[in-house]
Amino acid sequence: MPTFVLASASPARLATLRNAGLDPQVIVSGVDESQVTDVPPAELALRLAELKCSAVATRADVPSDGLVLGCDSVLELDGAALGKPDDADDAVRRWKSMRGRSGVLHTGHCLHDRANGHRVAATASTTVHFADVTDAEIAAYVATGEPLHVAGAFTVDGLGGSFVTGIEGDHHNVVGVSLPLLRGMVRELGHAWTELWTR
Ligand SMILES: Nc1nc2c(ncn2[C@@H]2O[C@H](COP(=O)(O)OP(=O)(O)OP(=O)(O)O)[C@@H](O)[C@H]2O)c(=O)[nH]1
Repeated sequence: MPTFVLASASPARLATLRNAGLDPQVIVSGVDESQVTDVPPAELALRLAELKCSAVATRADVPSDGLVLGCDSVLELDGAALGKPDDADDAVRRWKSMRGRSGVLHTGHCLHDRANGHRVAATASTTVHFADVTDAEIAAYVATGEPLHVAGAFTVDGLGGSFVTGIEGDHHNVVGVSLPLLRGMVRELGHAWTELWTR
């Protein structure tokens, strides 16, 4: 069974992968995400996922049998790629702009097989519909701090879940990693998905 390495600091990605039966080793990439500019949102997510994956996959401390996963999530709204809000004021502005509307959460995925250098990369996209929340709800939500730490300033599985009226596409992709897409990528690299299960 290959060692699964998550090249991400995201607690949500780690929890999602653990709940799905994997036991990832976490090695944070530390990639400066500002280095990629002027590309469409879905391409930005993919490019950043590839940079994060590469930054970890080439490290000497990665097991020789490691399957290394890099990810990046952005919310596309009005053609712009929205990552984490700059600050509380930015989060309030974002919510006043996106309430009652829809956006697309793109998560780029890049999986590198250390054993042979093969890699696959793909983006999954999930349409997210937002409730027409009130100013008071926005203020209360931002005051919790949750929206400041996540792409798009919302979560679908946390406090923000009550402000998401529906999605089209993969749920976990919104959280930060698409499990069906990852299964396909693992298989494309010649491994059985269930061989990664640790229980
Ligand atoms: N729990 C939860 N987290 C979300 C949701 N949407 C986005 N996120 C998180 O928002 C963060 C998006 O920022 P990224 O740059 O992709 O990842 P990061 O957390 O900075 O970690 P790195 O991969 O090390 O860059 C990730 O941690 C996602 O898991 C959601 O609906 N639920």
